[in-house]
Parts: sequence; structure tokens; C-alpha cells
Amino acid sequence: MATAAFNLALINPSTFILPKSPNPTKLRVRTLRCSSATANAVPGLSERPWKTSDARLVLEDGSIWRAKSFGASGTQVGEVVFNTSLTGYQEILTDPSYAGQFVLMTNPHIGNTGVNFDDEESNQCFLGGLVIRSISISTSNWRCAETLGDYLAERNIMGIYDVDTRAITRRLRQDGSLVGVLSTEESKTDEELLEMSRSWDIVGVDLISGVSCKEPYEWVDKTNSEWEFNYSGRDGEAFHVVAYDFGIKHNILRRLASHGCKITVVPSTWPASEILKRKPDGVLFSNGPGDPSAVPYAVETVKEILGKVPVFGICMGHQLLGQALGGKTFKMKFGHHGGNHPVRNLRSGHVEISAQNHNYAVDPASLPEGVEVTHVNLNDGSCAGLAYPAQNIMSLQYHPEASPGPRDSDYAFGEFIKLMKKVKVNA
Ligand SMILES: NC(=O)CC[C@H](N)C(=O)O
Repeated sequence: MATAAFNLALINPSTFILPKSPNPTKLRVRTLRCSSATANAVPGLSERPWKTSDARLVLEDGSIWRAKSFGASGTQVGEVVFNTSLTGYQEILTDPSYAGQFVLMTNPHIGNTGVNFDDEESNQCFLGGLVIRSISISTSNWRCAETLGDYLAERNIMGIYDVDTRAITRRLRQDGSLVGVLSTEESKTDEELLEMSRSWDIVGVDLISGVSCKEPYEWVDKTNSEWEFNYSGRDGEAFHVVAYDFGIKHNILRRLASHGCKITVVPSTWPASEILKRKPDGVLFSNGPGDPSAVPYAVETVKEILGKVPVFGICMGHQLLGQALGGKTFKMKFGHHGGNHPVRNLRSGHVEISAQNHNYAVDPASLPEGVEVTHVNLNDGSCAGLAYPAQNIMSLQYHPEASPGPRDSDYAFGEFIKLMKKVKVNA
């Protein structure tokens, strides 16, 4: 969000006098400095608009979308999903939950703030590729370290632009998720690419094992003090949380640390018995890519931990919890991906604007008695959060850590702390 504010400041000088800015002078100096120091032309794109189409996106429904390439070249298959976030493409590119997917941004103008050193949500880009309407021909931001095109090329990720993202989004909304093949290779025929898209599937595939860490590690970084916004819920007491890494986003770890937790991150296959031996105050089941029904080993791990220690599930973690409690998950028509999804907290009655990224959901009707639906997605009524107070379980289908997205749901980390505190006091 701050990136957007700085970027706006470049376009509209009136934003220099934001009344609520903690330090307007600092903002002005940084903004002006960045406009001259980091304004870079994107290599290879300065010839626009004369670059001719050199890439194709072939969808499994037989449609062929001609486009211009940036980033890496080659041929790549993936499931196309659309993301409605207005800002935060770097966090989206580094969210491991996008493994196996092409992210199509509905915001038409991408790349204007480049990429920086601080907004990475993991150490790698796991997504299949990026599909955008228009790539910015210059980058201009005080934190910009390189252009989006260079960044993707270095990580061997394909991108295409000058493609009708509105038309593709309407198709996905109407017909549901579609598998596609992105290719810059002239030698491959349309028929070959179509065949590739039709013979590939993301359902039933364990994508977690490809993104989880290989060894346990301790995490200490909090949200940078310059960006911290929520000082409630901390009283100096440190709770030890073990976080299962199913593809964990760094901001989940930063927010837990900012809320006063000492954190150990463990691989997705780490035995539950090892965790319980460490006697943590709580266990977090993270977000992660793919089909929750394709990872029965993870559901078994969750089952072994439930009821023994307070737990918090986020996105994939929420889906695995739903299954471990005896419920079912199903694939949605086109899922939820974006930083602007309204959710109602049924306990408080408040509506949150949330960050979401999922294609699967828990069917609340399949859950046993005693499990409470705590949050509902207001766009389609789907289950957005669960609690099972008898076993100190809470979970959200969406992202309280945002990154990118609004901070409305950060209170959920505070609720997890309260849950751990309650159990510790009564122990
Ligand atoms: N962000 C996530 O954890 C995604 C969850 C799951 N892979 C889905 O698509 O529904």
C-alpha cells in the first residue's frame, strides 16, 4: 500500500501534503530522489509499440491469445487464475501458493514500481508465469532495485503483455479455471500447445513438497519498524510457535514475530511427534499451493496435533484443518485471488476487506457438530474461517498477513496469541 502511495505521489504533486503523513518532509525528499535516481527504461521494450507479437497463450478451450513476451522465453504449462489486486505484484510473484499457476493481473498497468529487496514473500518465484495487459515502459520508485522484466528473466519466469486480460478474465469467470500453455517457440504448432494444455492437470498433484523448506529453521524478523502499524496484543511474553511450511509467506512469520512469538519453521513432512516433544505454545499450518486432497500425509500430521496444542490454519492450513476435522474440500469455479475481497466476521459482525488466494474451499455442511463457521466471503457466501473452541482451533481461508492487501485482518494473529495465553494460564 505504501508503494502505491509513493507512486501516486509521483503522478500527483498534491499527495505530497497528505494530512496524516507522519513525516511529509521525508516523503517528499524520498519521492523526488527516486524519480531521478531510479527511473529506468525497460531494456528491450523501448521500441514499443512496434514490438510484434512473439508469444502465444493457448488455453485448453481452444482459444489462442497472441501476445508480446518479457521475462524468460520457452514453453510453460499452468492453470490460469486472475488476480484483482491493484498493487503488490512482487508479493504475488513470490507467493509460493501460486506454484503451477499463471497469474493474470486484472489491473492493466504493471511494472511501474519495478522490484525491490524488501517485498519478497519467499526466496523464489514458484509461479508458472505472468499475464498482463500493459507493462510499464519505465520504473520509478524510491525502493526500486531492478525492472520487472529483468527480475523475471533472471528467475526464468515467463511473462506476456499486450494481451486482452479483460476478455480472458471474463472467460475464466464464465467457464471456470482453464489450463493454458505459454510459448515463445515458433517451432511449436498451435495444435501441439493445445494438446499440451489438455493433457496436463493440477488437480490431485502434491505441489507442497516442491515449495516447503528442507530443514527446520528459526525465524526472528519482525515487520520493519518503519512499516509497523499494530502494537496491540503484545505484552512482552514470548509464545513459542511451530510453523508448518506448506509454502509459507514471509509476512505470516513477520506478523507472528511482531506479535511477540518465537518461531520455529519446519518442513511439511516433519513428524507431529517431534513437534509435540518440543511442547510449543501453538502450531501454525501455513498457506501452500495446490489441491488439499493431494496431500493426505499433511492431513494426518494435522490430525495428530489437533486437540493437543492451540492451532491456527491459514489458507491451505485452513483446508487441511477442515479435512482433519472430518470435512470435505472442493475446487471452486475460478477461486479468489486479490486484495479486495469482502469477508464478514460472524462473531463481531464486522466486514473486513481481505487478501485472498485460493482455488479450493471447505464445505461447511461436511463439518462435524461443534465446528463453527466464523467468517463468510461476501462475494459468494463461501466459508472463510472456522473455529473449534473445544480444541483451541482457529483458521482462515484468506490472508490476515496481507502482503499484498489491506491490514484489516491482522487482529487474527492477536486472537491466536490470546488462544495460546488462555491454554498456558489454565495448564
Ligand atoms: N494460498 C493458499 O494457501 C492456497 C490454498 C490452496 N492451494 C488453494 O488453492 O485453495
